[in-house]
Amino acid sequence: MHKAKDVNNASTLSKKLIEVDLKISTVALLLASLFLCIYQYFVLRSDLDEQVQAQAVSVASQMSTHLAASNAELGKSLSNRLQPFDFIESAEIFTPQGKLLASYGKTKALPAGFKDASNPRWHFNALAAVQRINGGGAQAGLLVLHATLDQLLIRLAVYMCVAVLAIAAALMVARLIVVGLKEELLQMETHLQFLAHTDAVTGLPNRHAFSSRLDSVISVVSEHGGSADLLLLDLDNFKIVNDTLGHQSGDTLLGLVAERLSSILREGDIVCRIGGDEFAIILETRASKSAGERIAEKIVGSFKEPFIVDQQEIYITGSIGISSFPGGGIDQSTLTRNADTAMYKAKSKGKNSFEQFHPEMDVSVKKRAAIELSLRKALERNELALYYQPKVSLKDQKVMGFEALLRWNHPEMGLVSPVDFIPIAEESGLIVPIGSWVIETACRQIRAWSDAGFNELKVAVNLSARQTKSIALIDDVLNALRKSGLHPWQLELEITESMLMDNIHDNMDLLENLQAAGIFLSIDDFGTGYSSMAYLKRLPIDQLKIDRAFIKDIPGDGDDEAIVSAIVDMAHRLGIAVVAEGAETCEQIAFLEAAGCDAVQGFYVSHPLTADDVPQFLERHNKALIAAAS
Ligand SMILES: Nc1nc2c(ncn2[C@@H]2O[C@H](COP(=O)(O)O[C@H]3[C@@H](O)[C@H](n4cnc5c(=O)[nH]c(N)nc54)O[C@@H]3COP(=O)(O)O)[C@@H](O)[C@H]2O)c(=O)[nH]1
Repeated sequence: MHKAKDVNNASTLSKKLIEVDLKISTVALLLASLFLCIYQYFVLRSDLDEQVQAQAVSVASQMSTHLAASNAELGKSLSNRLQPFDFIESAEIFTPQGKLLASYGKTKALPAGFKDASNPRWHFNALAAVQRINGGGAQAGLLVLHATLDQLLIRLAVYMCVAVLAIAAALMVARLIVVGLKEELLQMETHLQFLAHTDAVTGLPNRHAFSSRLDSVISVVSEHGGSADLLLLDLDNFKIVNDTLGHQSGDTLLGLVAERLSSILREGDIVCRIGGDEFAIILETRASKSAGERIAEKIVGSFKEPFIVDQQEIYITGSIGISSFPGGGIDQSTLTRNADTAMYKAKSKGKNSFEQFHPEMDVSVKKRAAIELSLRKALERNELALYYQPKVSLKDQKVMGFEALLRWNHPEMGLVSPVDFIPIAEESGLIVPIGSWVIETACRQIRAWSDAGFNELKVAVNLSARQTKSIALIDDVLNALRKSGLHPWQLELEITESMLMDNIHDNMDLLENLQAAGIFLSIDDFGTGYSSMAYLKRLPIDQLKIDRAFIKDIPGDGDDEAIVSAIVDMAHRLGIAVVAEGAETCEQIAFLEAAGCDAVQGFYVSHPLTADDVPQFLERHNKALIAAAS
């Protein structure tokens, strides 16, 4: 509606401008023609004046011989002499004393008196020439010729008419050309306006249009009351669709998402695509109660249905942040920022959901943004470090290897726990370069300890969800092994049970590829992620790590004891080794040993150690083993 009105206004304005242009041109051309006419008048008048003066000289010299004749004779010869000249209107011959001797006139008008004739005044349409007639060496008379400029004025009038007609014709043609060009220009402008405000992939208004739509909704609601909601929807893991199916299919999916959103919304609601996989929905209601959450719920629910792209069913989810006017911000940028904050919150809570903005969200987002900023520089500044926590075999008490645990030595915050920064690294994608640094550093470190005489050690590295989806992971792993010269079995990769089950099909392929390369594979935090027993049988897994939650209350908690014993039994039947995490007491160790658990990791054996402390720990541990054996 607004757009059509704008286009009409632009068209009317453009027509008015053409009219004004043409009027100015007409006046300018008419003035120019008028000036030319005036100039022409003076040039022609001057020519005529010269002719009349010449005639006066010539006639005066002829008349000097006729002065002696009678006045009638004199008049006749004057008339004979002047008749052929159209422009001579009349003439008089006076004595030097002013007595009229003879006259000539085309009309019957009375001849001019001596005073007027001998001293002619300037007239627009007439001019006069006064010439002495000499006789016998003295002035014998005075000849006055009167010329008319009527012919000249008629020519000028015709010239002016032709000029005006030519100007009118030229202006008509110019008008037609200009109007045509302006129409074409207007159409082009309208099309450009459309392109500038429309997203080419979905046909929805784009980010540019979104800003002006949100602004106008804010001003309408401010003026007339009611409320408005801004919903920012970000598709979850859309990048994976692009990476796996290609950008063409990604674009098709975006188009289908746009259609689905439009079908959920009422007329008057606005949906825009404001970024790669980001959509904005503006809802304006007359009621004071916000409609945002209801619509967000509908949108999240609608994603349960698959999208058909290239005859394939694609499931995608979205995370939505809602900010409402006026509570969630009174201007466009605050509303958008707050909706973004809420959307981010929905993502961090596990995606596929929505959150309404609350002011408390702002603080945690600022803290998070600051961490992300300095985490970006942490790798370059050498602020990341690995700690190593030993895993000990329960069969012979030997150290089998270490789990590499990441730490961040922040210049101001001190030692930052991975719990605080891994989720941020994961969300921002920084986990991919950081994870590859962890794999490379851990392999290099184990190689260094092997070279120092501590043979047959394994190093376990935790994988994050984002890493498992990165196509660079296998290359990173193989490069780290090649560079360090480590045997593949010396590298253990841990993937949590919940991460594994989240994307079981893709992860199954990944694990098969890693196992084919000879890498040792563990399921971390086992027992917390609802593994399907059917999958467990098929998974290419070497080891389960029982989650600390089941260890902390044993012995004593009958349920946990039963669960731990059952996990160990089941894993062994499937040919999978079992490690217990978080063993802190010798009673726990005794129970786990009796239950047949293969290995333990936990504070009872050691807290995570710096790389420098590991050789000393290994020497101490080996000595204790020898002492116990002897
Ligand atoms: N993707 C990556 N994740 C990583 C990496 N490094 C660590 N992590 C993950 O961060 C989580 C927290 O790790 P952290 O603070 O290092 O805690 C580990 C141990 O210190 C702790 N632990 C070990 N023994 C005990 C114990 O006896 N009691 C007790 N209360 N805590 C103990 O457990 C953490 C190791 O857990 P897990 O990985 O499940 O074996 C954690 O989830 C790490 O996985 C990394 O490089 N990449």
